[in-house]
Amino acid sequence: MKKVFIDGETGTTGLQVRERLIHHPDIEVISIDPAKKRDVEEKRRLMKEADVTVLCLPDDAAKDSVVLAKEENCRVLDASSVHRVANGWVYGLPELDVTQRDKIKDAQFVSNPGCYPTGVVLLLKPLVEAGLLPANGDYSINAVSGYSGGGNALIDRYESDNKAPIFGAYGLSFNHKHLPEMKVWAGLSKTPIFVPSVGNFRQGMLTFLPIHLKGDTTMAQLHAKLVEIYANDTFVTVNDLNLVADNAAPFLTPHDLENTNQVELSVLSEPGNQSGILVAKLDNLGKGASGAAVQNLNIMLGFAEDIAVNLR
Ligand SMILES: NC(=O)C1=CN([C@@H]2O[C@H](COP(=O)(O)OP(=O)(O)OC[C@H]3O[C@@H](n4cnc5c(N)ncnc54)[C@H](OP(=O)(O)O)[C@@H]3O)[C@@H](O)[C@H]2O)C=CC1
Ligand SMILES: CC(=O)N[C@@H](CCC(=O)OP(=O)(O)O)C(=O)O
Repeated sequence: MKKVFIDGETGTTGLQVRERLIHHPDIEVISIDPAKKRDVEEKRRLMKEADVTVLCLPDDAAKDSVVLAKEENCRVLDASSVHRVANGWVYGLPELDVTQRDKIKDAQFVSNPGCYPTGVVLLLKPLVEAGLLPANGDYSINAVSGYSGGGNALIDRYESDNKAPIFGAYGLSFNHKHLPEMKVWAGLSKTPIFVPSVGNFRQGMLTFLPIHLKGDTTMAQLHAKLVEIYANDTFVTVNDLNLVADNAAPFLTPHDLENTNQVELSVLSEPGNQSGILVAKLDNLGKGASGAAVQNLNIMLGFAEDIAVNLR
């Protein structure tokens, strides 16, 4: 039995990691006394006892816990956004390429990806790498997330005071914290324009990437490459070209993947096959946070990567 300490166990991400691990046959969660959840020496003790510590903390608190982990030479999986492009950290997106799982398995420090970058990187990286899309292209990304993406503060706003907007775009000063991560791991030379938004639903996410092709490349080729790349991945599926697979069709909604660790990619082409959109659908708390965290824990600890990654 391996031991995992979740620092930030009572937060949105931490609770969902815990709920998943309760059903894990080979992992025992070691919990901090809630009255001591900010007690540094108690954290140190639990980190030393654990095989891996998962940080489900705000960014500044995550930095503090990493100082402790370094002092005690402990293994860490960080769900915050602090270390996603940092030296000495492995990016915890196992589907990034064929070498990534081994890197995660051997790493002391793994950074769990952000919810929006997960979709963007899975869509763009293989297409840029194959030369089907330009690395120096001008990309625009529009996305909508369930309000749980904003953690307890936004959940409270949506679920208790009734004053939250049904839909609202944000990130409008164009410096969202996910931009460096998207640029680095998708292999882009220019920072994309990114307009995230939040809607009045708890979980789910859609990310849209409009594409205008030049030369002979077609949307069908982009689709074929994504099908080839993810053919053997359990958690990434690619819909048939131009299929809007959703219970609410003809609408494409952020729903149907709640509480799973799945990502669904779509390529929707206009009739000329020269432009269209790439779309990623996922649960911001599933493959966008806690499901991905459990997948990474499984890899770090040498278990099959699909154990306990879903909540249903
Ligand atoms: N929600 C999401 O969809 C995603 C979140 N993340 C990341 O996960 C991390 C956690 O986010 P989220 O779960 O949404 O946030 P929440 O605000 O829901 O939870 C944060 C938790 O951390 C606790 N906390 C704060 N400071 C400390 C500390 N010094 N020591 C111990 N516990 C502390 C908070 O306790 P208290 O309430 O008492 O302050 C709270 O329980 C963030 O870095 C976020 O960026 C990543 C991907 C997606
Ligand atoms: C709706 C909402 O507020 N979403 C969060 C992102 C959630 C996420 O991916 O978390 P990280 O903070 O770990 O990157 C945001 O845009 O900041």
